[in-house]
Amino acid sequence: MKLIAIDYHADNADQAFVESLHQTGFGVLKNHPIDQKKVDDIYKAGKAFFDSEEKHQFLYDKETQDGYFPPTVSEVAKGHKTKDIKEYFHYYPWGRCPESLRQQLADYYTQTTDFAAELLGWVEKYSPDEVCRHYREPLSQMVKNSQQTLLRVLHYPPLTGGEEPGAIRAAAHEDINLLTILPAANEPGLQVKSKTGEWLDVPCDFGNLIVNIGDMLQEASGGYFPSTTHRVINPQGADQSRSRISLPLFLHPRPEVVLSDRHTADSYLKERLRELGVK
Ligand SMILES: O=C(O)CCC(=O)C(=O)O
Ligand SMILES: [Fe+2]
Repeated sequence: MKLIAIDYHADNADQAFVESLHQTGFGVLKNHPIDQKKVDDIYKAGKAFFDSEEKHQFLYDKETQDGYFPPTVSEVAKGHKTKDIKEYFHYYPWGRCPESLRQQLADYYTQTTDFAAELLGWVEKYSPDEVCRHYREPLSQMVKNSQQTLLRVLHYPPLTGGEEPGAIRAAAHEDINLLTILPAANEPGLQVKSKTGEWLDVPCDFGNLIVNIGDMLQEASGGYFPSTTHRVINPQGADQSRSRISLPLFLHPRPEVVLSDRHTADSYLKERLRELGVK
């Protein structure tokens, strides 16, 4: 298995992209419409926020899940014991947000959710008929006017040597949502697990857009689109002193959307958040 960046403007981009999602759970796009300068500006403003004391005024709300999650509460991936080495901020249009980030995050959120709806249209178009029969409503409609779609500004601080043994920036996990849209971070480290069990580096050239399947789309497609395990490994040597910022957008359906005979989006999300220890 190999991940190759697909040119968004190529004639067969949509088909090649969906085939990659089916085969690997991941698809990488280049020359896409998400403005890299805007992403970079958010990385800078995000870094300044995490470096400030202001972040403590935005401590996350357990019920609504918006706000700042400090390293002391950050997720323990399913099946793991050590906490990830990261802190993050959860942005929702209805949630709390520092003024220094509000406008940029709002613009990015709107633009990227619209783009994601286009990608869900591609997924639907190239889903085989027997898979489409599982979808209770068009995929792009599942996320329309959803209040649940989440933009996460993530900061992996420089390593100090005092980390818990075995802890890594993000332990192996799968995403919970339908689809995740992730611009390449400012530093490498993201890896995806292949079907044969090896860890492969995700091409992280600045400007690439990485898209991956989450558990909800795996559930809704009866497993045709796999929610693939991924992780973020620790840097080595001199790179340990560098922090890493990333900006995943987790596309979530409206809570009442039926994913399968077993689950609505809401029942599924609650179960998974309890497992993560953040609910
Ligand atoms: O930081 C990254 O590159 C990936 C983050 C991630 O996988 C997650 O937050 O679910
Ligand atoms: Fe993830």
